[in-house]
Amino acid sequence: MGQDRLIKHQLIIVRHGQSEWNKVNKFCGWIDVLLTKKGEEEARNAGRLINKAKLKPDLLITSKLSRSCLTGSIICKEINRLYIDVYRTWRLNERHYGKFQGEDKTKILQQVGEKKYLYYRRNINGCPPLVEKEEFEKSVDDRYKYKEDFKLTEEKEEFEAKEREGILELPRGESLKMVIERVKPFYEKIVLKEMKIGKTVLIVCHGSTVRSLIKIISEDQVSDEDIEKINIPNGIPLVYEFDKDLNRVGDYYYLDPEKAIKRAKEVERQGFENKK
Ligand SMILES: O=C(O)[C@@H](CO)OP(=O)(O)O
Repeated sequence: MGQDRLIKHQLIIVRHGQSEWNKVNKFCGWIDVLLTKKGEEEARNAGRLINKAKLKPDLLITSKLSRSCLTGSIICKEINRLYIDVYRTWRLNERHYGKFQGEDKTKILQQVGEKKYLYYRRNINGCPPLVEKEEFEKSVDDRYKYKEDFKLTEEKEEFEAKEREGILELPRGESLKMVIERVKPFYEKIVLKEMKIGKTVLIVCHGSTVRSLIKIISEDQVSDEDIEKINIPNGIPLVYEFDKDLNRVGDYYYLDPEKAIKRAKEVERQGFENKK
């Protein structure tokens, strides 16, 4: 049977448009910067690509960070679906970049050397130096105190029990492996559940959480070594397709493959471009 007759569900995933700190070559993580004008245009273009592919999202899912929320709204405006439900979760926040947040990428590259720089940015176990606990407590925005409307009821009890015991900590720096661990429960208990009831889900998140979703959805097709080589372009939607039983059909594809390859290369080269 032809693959296209198998397809019953589509999941659209896109990284936010260019942020203010993407533009100035800074590590961003959980710092809540906005989109540049270019990033807003990239978001509109993502909407045009979704329209052109005749995809009709029924649910928008974003992180708690403004750059993903803004990109999601601009896309939904572009595709005339501003009315669809929105679910926002800290679990899709960008990887927390620890002490590197706010630092210039080229400066860190020169400080730690190319091998370590690549390890921190893309190795599944690469974790930046952690922000000091006291410093972190002062800076963390209360949006991240797990105040999401728990659809995972058992999770609510779990979190509240841990919080009471004071053992629940927000990340102070993360590896991709740690991000995968916080994204996976959300994907399995919310995203798959919404798709199972027939919704086309649009997820707008961040470079590391798109990579986490690729690792989770592609399973053993994408090894730890493979994921190291995957960089995610801003604002170009990728699509996963599934059969009626939510078995993945084929690999993901970008709605503008050529531009995706070009922009992913630019992401990979960040920090090296203006290395003196
Ligand atoms: O700064 C960040 O949070 C991320 C994504 O912008 O950077 P990198 O692509 O280097 O992981």
